[in-house]
Amino acid sequence: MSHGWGYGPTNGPDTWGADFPVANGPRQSPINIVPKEAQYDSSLKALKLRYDPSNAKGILNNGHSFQVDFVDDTDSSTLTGGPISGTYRLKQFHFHWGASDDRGSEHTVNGVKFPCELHLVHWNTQYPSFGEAASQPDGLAVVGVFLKIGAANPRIQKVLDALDSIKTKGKQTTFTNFDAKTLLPSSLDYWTYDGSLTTPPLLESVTWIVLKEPISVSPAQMAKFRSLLFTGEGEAPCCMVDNYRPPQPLKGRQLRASFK
Ligand SMILES: CNS(=O)(=O)c1c(F)c(F)c(SCCO)c(F)c1F
Ligand SMILES: [Zn+2]
Repeated sequence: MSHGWGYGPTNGPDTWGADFPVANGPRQSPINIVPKEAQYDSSLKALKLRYDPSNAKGILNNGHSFQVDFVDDTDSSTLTGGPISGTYRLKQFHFHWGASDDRGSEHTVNGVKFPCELHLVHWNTQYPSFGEAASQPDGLAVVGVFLKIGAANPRIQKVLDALDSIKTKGKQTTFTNFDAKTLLPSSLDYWTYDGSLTTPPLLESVTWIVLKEPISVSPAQMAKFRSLLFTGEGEAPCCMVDNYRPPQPLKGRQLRASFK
């Protein structure tokens, strides 16, 4: 029986193309961001993120990362402006991280890896559902935020405190009254490009919006991320670390910047 995709030596990113041929497509993510090669675009609008804390509903260990899920049946938590047109609803956020502080982010900047990267996933309400939107070229918009080692970040602590309850694959618990906007840095300057999901099915449906300014995370907080397991209860434990896809070929795509 073929085992599912993952990040190990036998099911990691280099093997995904066998089951998901789009892995070698023209607009795959992540990418290495080279700021000097980004084109400043004065027509890019400011990001407008309006999140309602009461939309937070749960936190889940999905066996690849953990995600905080939001109620998305109304336009109460949305992304507008920026490079997108129309209204995109917040569906969930999750992270990617490394086994040590020298790696973990999916996007890199001038080849530099950050220890962690946050993804806030939104879907285009032009389509009837997330699932429908995920198969459309303009269906999703993911805001990426780098985390760099520094002072403990009080704004991620509530998320980290919930991880003890979802240590193993499939575990979930309620997670309410959380304002995802508090996870954002003070500057909303961003790079943007057309890309994909960074996990199978690697659908080429994501407008990427990667913020220039990182937020901080302490070494102790990084240890909390690394306390999770890829594996389910009762299985031989495998630490949830290095759950990132490496940068993919740009293949002629344009990278734009909202700032000079
Ligand atoms: C951007 N990061 S990603 O590709 O890893 C990613 C992810 F992990 C998700 F879980 C979801 S939502 C799937 C249904 O919940 C998503 F849209 C993504 F783009
Ligand atoms: Zn992600």
